Amino acid sequence: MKRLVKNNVNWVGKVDWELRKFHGDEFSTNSGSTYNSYLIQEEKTVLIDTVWLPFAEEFVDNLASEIDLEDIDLIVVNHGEVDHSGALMKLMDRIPDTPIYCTTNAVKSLKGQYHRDWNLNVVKTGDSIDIGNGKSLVFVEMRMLHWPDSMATYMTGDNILFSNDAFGQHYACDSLFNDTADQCTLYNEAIKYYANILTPFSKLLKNKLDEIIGMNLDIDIIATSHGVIWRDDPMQIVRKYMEWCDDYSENQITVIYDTMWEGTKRVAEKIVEGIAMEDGEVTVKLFNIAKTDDNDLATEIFKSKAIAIGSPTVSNSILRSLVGFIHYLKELKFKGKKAAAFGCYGWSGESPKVLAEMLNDAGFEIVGENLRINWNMTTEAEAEAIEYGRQFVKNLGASNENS
Ligand SMILES: Cc1cc2nc3c(=O)[nH]c(=O)nc-3n(C[C@H](O)[C@H](O)[C@H](O)COP(=O)(O)O)c2cc1C
Repeated sequence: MKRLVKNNVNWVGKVDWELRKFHGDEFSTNSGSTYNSYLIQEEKTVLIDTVWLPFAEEFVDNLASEIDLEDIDLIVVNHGEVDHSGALMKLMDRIPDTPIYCTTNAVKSLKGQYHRDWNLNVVKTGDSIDIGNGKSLVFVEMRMLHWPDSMATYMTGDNILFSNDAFGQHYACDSLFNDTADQCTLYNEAIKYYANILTPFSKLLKNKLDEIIGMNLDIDIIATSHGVIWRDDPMQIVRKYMEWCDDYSENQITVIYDTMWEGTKRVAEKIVEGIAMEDGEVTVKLFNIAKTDDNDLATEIFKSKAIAIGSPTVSNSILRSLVGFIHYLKELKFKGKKAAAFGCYGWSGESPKVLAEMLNDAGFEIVGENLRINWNMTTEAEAEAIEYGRQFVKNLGASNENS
């Protein structure tokens, strides 16, 4: 069923209420998602993107119930990833000669995935297509945001930016628009999406946002490819992206640990106590990594100015949950964040050193000494852990003054 976006532009996508994992097992989507496709019916009929492969048949059937598929003059593929291009095979079987407009890199990604000889037409930034009624589509390449093939399409007249993955959120919502969605879920899903998908490309994004702002486009609507459409003050999400892409942090410290016999957990709790004692303003959060969603945790780290990570020593090293997680943090390429390492041990006690080396390698600045606690904490060790938390806060201040 098509749903009105504005004038002759309708949403023809799919709301996926049940999606809980995306990119295989990489991204948790606790609020579901949507695959947004848009149908423009001016003098020319244009389809912007499609939906994920499992919904291809449903999508093409729905579209065929709204229009004669032969009436589609052109298809815009803003990004070749299968969640947006997955229905192309089914659709192109019905209308094989319809021209597809995409970037030169999308030609590669589409051919690489589907091995079909479609009528692919390359566009680059600034190219435009007249769609009649005084309106046109203008293309803006968004290379590496988040694939080499990504682009956005701007529709003049209605002033709609079809931004594809940029500004999106994995959020299945009965409402199509940001102003009628649940604001808390919307914000949380938007920042989680940024933290987990776009952080590695923050520098590129900053340049791209400057370029888009420099184009002085009137933007009334930002129609993303996932989640709700930004209709009410659409530039609010652009302003947020400007903040998020600029080595973002809030006044938050996050303490993370894993444990076998809860000793490191108790140390973590004492460190949290010390941090809160030293700084009454800072938000301190504590997570057991074994009981926390990796993507939610990465979002908490995105919001943090500093983190402390703890693991007991196991076989002269650390618990493997933290190895995978710190590897993930390295991939995300966080900038300007500080870290400390701690943990319990029995006889050799390598874990804080291993953690600090891995965190350093992942781009975190290690401040202060590591904290090692032998076996379970004594009363003196508890005081030491509290003092460690206090000192961590002081070290952050000192490190800021030096930098
Ligand atoms: C499988 C296993 C391997 C361990 N390997 C080491 C080790 O190599 N070096 C060390 O100092 N302690 C080692 N320990 C001892 C733990 O580090 C110690 O019991 C610590 O207090 C556990 O902390 P937790 O209560 O946070 O799990 C090991 C313990 C277990 C169960």
